[in-house]
Order: sequence, then structure tokens, then C-alpha cells
Amino acid sequence: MTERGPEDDVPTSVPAAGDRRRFPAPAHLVFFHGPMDCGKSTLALQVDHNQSRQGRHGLLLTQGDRSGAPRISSRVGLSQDALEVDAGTDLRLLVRERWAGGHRVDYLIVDEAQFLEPGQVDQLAELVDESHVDVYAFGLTTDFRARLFPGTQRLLEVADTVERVQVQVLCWCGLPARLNARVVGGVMVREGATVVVADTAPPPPPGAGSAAPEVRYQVLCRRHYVRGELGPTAAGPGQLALP
Ligand SMILES: Nc1ncnc2c1ncn2[C@@H]1O[C@H](COP(=O)(O)OP(=O)(O)O)[C@@H](O)[C@H]1O
Ligand SMILES: Cc1cn([C@H]2C[C@H](O)[C@@H](COP(=O)(O)O)O2)c(=O)[nH]c1=O
Repeated sequence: MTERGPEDDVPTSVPAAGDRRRFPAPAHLVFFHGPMDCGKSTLALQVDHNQSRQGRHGLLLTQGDRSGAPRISSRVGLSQDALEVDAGTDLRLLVRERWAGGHRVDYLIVDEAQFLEPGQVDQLAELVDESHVDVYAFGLTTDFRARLFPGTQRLLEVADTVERVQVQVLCWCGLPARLNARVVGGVMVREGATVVVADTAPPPPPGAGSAAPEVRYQVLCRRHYVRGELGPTAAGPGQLALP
């Protein structure tokens, strides 16, 4: 086990082959991605559990969790308190402040990583390369327009390892679903703000009152995403709202 902290010496040149064991194993930036509901937050909490059980100290970060609280919450029922970050957070300073307060930080768990600014992804890479902090980031591949989020794009560009989360989410037709449709008032939309925090909960049964969330997401296969078809369980006609 390698314990990392501000006091560690960071090698400034590549060691000769015989010297390698004097240097810590390199840290890594790992990015796990997929559509909504594929188990990213569950995996984030599992990675944290497995790392912390090795005696390592992690810092959990998130932004805009569905719970509305600074937490990483999984639909399986697990959840952990986390630090809420936003576009203005310097992630290097965040870690250095923890170190200055006497806390060890060996690794970061970053959920909802699609919401990071590209510059914040570069800060994570710097923490990996210059401070030997392992970073495990978890985020959506694409937004409701089927375009990469800027944070996701940067993670795909610079991460040491990129893994598509293996749990398949299924479209209503039974095919694997990889695209996130935004549904407003029962109708799929393709225009709007990139960030709208909401869940994939199915629509309530007819007559259940107005507690229904106005915005929800539905994960679809490519064909049904392109056609804007939400399937038989969709509220309302399930039609695409043309711009
Ligand atoms: N009651 C349940 N029993 C078993 N697995 C569940 C249950 N509810 C949700 N899940 C699993 O949790 C997954 C969603 O996990 P979550 O971490 O919240 O996803 P993400 O963060 O990617 O949106 C679902 O795809 C499903 O596999
Ligand atoms: C597609 C899409 C999603 N979001 C939001 C909706 C949720 O609050 C999160 C994703 O959460 P999950 O843990 O992956 O289920 O992202 C968004 O703001 N914009 C989008 O285009």
C-alpha cells in the first residue's frame, strides 16, 4: 500500500531501472462513463469502499446529485456524504487545504464528473501527475442532445484509463440503451439548458395528482432516441417536440 500526502517526495525524473522500487507506483486518472441509471454512483461507492478498506484515505466529490444534498447516492440504496463542488472550485486547492488541515488524501472519487469544467479535469490530471493522488471519476457519456459533455470530452482526452460501465440499461424495446432523452411534461425535447438535474423515475399512473416531476430522463436505444419514441409506458403521446 502506498500512502500519499503533501510530505511525499515526488520524483522529478524517470528513475533508472534498478532504482524503480524507491519510487511510488504512478497514480492514475480513471474515468468510468455510461448513460443514466447504468450504476455509475454505485460503482463510485464500491471503489471507495474497496480503496478505504486498504487503509487509504479518500475524498468524495460531487455536484448536483439527484438527492439535492451533497451526497453520492445510488439507486441501489447506498449513499455517502460528499463535498459539493462547482465550476469555480479549484480541485488542487481543495486537496491542498485538506493536507494543510492534517488530513491524508490518497485518492479522489468524483461523481457527476460530466459537470466538471475542462480546466477542472486538467486540475485532476495535475493532482495525479504532480501529487500522486489517484482519481476515479464517474460521469455521463452524453447529454440529452447525444453530445459529449465538455467535462466528459476532456476526461476522454486525458484519462489514463477509460471504461464504459458494463451494466446494460435497457430501452423499453429491450435493446441496450445508451442515449439519455429529456422528457418535459411527457414530451421528449432536444432544446434547452445542458444541465437540468432530474431523475429517470417513470411517470406516475394517470390520476396520481400533480406530484409528477416536470422534467425526467429516459434512457433509449439509438433508434428510439432518433425517432423520439418513448414507448408504451410514456406519459402522454410520447412524441418528439420539434423545435
Ligand atoms: N431494487 C434494485 N435492486 C437491484 N438493483 C437495482 C435496484 N434499483 C436500482 N438498481 C440498479 O441500480 C442501477 C442504477 O444505479 P445508479 O448508481 O443509481 O446509476 P447511475 O449513477 O449510473 O445513474 C440500475 O441500473 C440497476 O441496475
Ligand atoms: C442527460 C442529462 C442529464 N443531466 C442530469 C440529470 C441527473 O441529475 C444527472 C445524471 O445523474 P445520474 O447519476 O447519471 O443518473 O445529470 C443533465 O443535467 N443534462 C443532461 O443532458
